[in-house]
Amino acid sequence: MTKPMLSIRDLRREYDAGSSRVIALDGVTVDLTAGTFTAVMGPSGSGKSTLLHCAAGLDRPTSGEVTLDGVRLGDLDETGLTLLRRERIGFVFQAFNLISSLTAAHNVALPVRLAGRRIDQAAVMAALDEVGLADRAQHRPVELSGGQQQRVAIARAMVTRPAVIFADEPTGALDNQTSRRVLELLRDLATGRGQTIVMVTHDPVAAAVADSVLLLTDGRLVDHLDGASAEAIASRMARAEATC
Ligand SMILES: Nc1ncnc2c1ncn2[C@@H]1O[C@H](COP(=O)(O)OP(=O)(O)OP(=O)(O)O)[C@@H](O)[C@H]1O
Repeated sequence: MTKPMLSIRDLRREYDAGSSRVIALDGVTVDLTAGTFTAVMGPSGSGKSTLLHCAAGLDRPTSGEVTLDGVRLGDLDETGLTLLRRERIGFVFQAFNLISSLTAAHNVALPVRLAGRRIDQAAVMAALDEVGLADRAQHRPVELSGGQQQRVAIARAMVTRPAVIFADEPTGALDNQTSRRVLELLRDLATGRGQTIVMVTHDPVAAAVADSVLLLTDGRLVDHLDGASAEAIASRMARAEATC
């Protein structure tokens, strides 16, 4: 059997909230194979962002284990986690998170610079070309539309060729047509390049582009849908929300 690219074992994350404890994740176990595109869904407060943050080494679980590309995150100190994030993980956020004073090309090159590596201009341009923005390389974010900014963010997440890309509501701020373009790009990264994509979304249409959907409720993984249609996902979500 092939080893999973991302293995999550009995993940639990509790938060102190005054006198009580909030259980954000309550024993989540899942394996994701390399080259797959997975959507994470669930009602508000069900633990989607917490799962993404723990899986990406941005947050430490209370207990349980995450293994990414063969590395046990729990074995790493903060420096080790930072290096792992720089070298093996890409991030795409709803708010794009581009640096406003930098051109598109400089934004894309940023992870390479942060990793202290030589910037390969050809690789930066190839990433921009892949997202259809080669002619916008010298533009700053303010000169780009929301969809174009998100495509720059995807080019930035691709440029180090990370094993796993985590996307938190990447289409949340985009219109339908632009969303479709961004989702197609993520789809191509999984299918064409074998990268593993994990995307949090509230949108069943976006989730239907993924290979499978993980459904969280109250910090628990309650369903795993494979190849479901947007309608099937929407109706499963409605049931999950009704039981909250
Ligand atoms: N830093 C924190 N301190 C205390 N409680 C937290 C903290 N972060 C998250 N929580 C709680 O953990 C639970 C899960 O939160 P999380 O943000 O993972 O949910 P979500 O599914 O991503 O929600 P949404 O769809 O609304 O973004 C919620 O009850 C939330 O209030």
